[in-house]
Amino acid sequence: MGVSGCGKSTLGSLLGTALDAPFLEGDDFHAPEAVAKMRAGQALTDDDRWPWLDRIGVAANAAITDRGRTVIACSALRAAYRARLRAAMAAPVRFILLENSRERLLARLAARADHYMPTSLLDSQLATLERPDEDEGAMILTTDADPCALRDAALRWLR
Ligand SMILES: Nc1ncnc2c1ncn2[C@@H]1O[C@H](COP(=O)(O)OP(=O)(O)OP(=O)(O)O)[C@@H](O)[C@H]1O
Ligand SMILES: O=C(O)[C@H](O)[C@@H](O)[C@H](O)[C@H](O)CO
Repeated sequence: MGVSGCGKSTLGSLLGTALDAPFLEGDDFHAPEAVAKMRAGQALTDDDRWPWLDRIGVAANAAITDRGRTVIACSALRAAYRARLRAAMAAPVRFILLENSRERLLARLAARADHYMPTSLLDSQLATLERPDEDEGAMILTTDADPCALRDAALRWLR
């Protein structure tokens, strides 16, 4: 979880491979209208996000039924979104928040050519983010380290 460009897809796909778990890319579950909105520089609202989170929950449950576990890259910016995901899944859910400085996130988003998410939406993502509190028991990683080092830290924490 975390704002656009924080490194969710990069770490998520590495973790999926390491855990032999299906990797679900949250971006793939947005409605076409939601992608068009973001492409046009408009931030999503709760109304855009609830059905998207529910689709992710359904897919995650199917993967859990099939393979026992799954790794999901999903912004899950607000505590209520994470509660929705937890409620949808018939298995314990662990969240890893990925974060970095605004400057580094902007640089990474700007360097990424083939993505619908404009850098102009980063500030709205940062404003919407509710960092998990103690009760959520999330791991928090800064994505300055090499992705494989982050993967190994996450695996140690998960185990
Ligand atoms: N640990 C890292 N070190 C260096 N670069 C990284 C790291 N993690 C991710 N990146 C780079 O930062 C950019 C954004 O990463 P990534 O696409 O994984 O983020 P994301 O959170 O999935 O973004 P979005 O939510 O917008 O899809 C990519 O170009 C990626 O290669
Ligand atoms: O909740 C949201 O606003 C969205 O999921 C965004 O975070 C983007 O889809 C994602 O980051 C891809 O850039």
